[in-house]
Amino acid sequence: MNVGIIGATGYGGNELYRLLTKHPKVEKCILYTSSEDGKAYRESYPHLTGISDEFLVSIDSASIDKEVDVLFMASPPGAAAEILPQINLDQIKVIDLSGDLRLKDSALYEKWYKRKAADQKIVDSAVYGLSELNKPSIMNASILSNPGCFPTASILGLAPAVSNDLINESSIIIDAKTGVSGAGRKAGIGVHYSEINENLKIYKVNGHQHIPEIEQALHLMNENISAITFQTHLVPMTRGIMATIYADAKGEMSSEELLAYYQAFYRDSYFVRVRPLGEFPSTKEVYGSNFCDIGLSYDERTGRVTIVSVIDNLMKGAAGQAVQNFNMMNGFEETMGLEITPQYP
Ligand SMILES: NC(=O)C1=CN([C@@H]2O[C@H](COP(=O)(O)OP(=O)(O)OC[C@H]3O[C@@H](n4cnc5c(N)ncnc54)[C@H](OP(=O)(O)O)[C@@H]3O)[C@@H](O)[C@H]2O)C=CC1
Ligand SMILES: CC(=O)N[C@@H](CCC(=O)OP(=O)(O)O)C(=O)O
Repeated sequence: MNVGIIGATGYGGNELYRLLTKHPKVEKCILYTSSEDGKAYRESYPHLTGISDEFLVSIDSASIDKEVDVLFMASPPGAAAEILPQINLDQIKVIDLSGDLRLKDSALYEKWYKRKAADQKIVDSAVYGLSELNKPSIMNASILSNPGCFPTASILGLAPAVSNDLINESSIIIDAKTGVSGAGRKAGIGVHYSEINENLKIYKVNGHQHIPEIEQALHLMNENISAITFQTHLVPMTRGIMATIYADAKGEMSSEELLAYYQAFYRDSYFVRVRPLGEFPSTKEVYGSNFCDIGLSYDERTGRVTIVSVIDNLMKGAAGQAVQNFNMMNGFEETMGLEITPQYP
């Protein structure tokens, strides 16, 4: 199978390259660029010396359908909206890692992303690729919208509680932290070493573009869910997301009972590891892997549950989940090319 990556020079694209060039079903990986046509890929990433002999090629929308079977788009918001209408989408499958195709309501996209929404027909045909929750649709998808990094950690952390009606719908608070690679490779004042090192920053308070994505997914599981509180913090580390989730339990509850719901919900999900009671995952325990690890507790004093969900933002939060979806869309084993032990310490 031939695959292509738009945005290969970015962090998400480079992680896709790492996974796809070792994938047993991938024969050729074409690396597209919007700005560096003809450059050796190794020049962008010297750690690939002796590994990569590919050159970047410019994006020619008219010929992509003849070059690849599956196109991965690891480009900034707006690129998929612009490029996809120019491609013959009957001939190839597409997996977009940006937020362009995630929100079904275009008005919501335009409000939160502050840019024009993609063609509604393409948005409507895109399947939301939270791998563990949407398997039948993903298996039949031709255009797949890969979830955001924070939504992946948050929705997986909440799904068993929300779908089993265990928590008060208006009480959900998600307190999330991320490593700096979540902001991509481009330079900027917000990711400057002196701004990040020995610092902890809250950002996009009550305005993060992932809020409507999380609400959309939770609402589909429980229509009483409308608004959630979701805050994001930048942590001086390279990879990793931790979402610490708080909500009021609906009735009588115990940590043992809560755990049993989570274990049952994820019984067949290789990439979601529910921890035993008393054990909470840290970001390093999933570093470089496609796992989402979840720890939980019920506090009898307050009647609240605490759920901790961690992922590697570039893996389960981006490229890893994209490959998991690629596997399902093409009838391969879901874990193919992804059975990677987390790098520790
Ligand atoms: N980093 C993360 O943890 C996550 C990222 N995402 C999403 O994945 C996408 C990629 O993110 P990330 O890799 O971090 O970003 P980067 O900024 O690291 O890379 C994006 C790449 O997109 C290419 N690009 C820029 N403009 C355009 C354009 N107009 N058309 C096509 N390609 C373009 C650039 O490559 P070139 O100049 O060679 O074309 C660039 O290297 C984003 O939409 C991001 O929101 C989602 C989940 C997690
Ligand atoms: C650290 C950092 O800046 N992270 C980014 C991650 C979002 C992202 O990747 O963008 P999508 O909307 O396409 O998912 C942020 O919080 O906006």
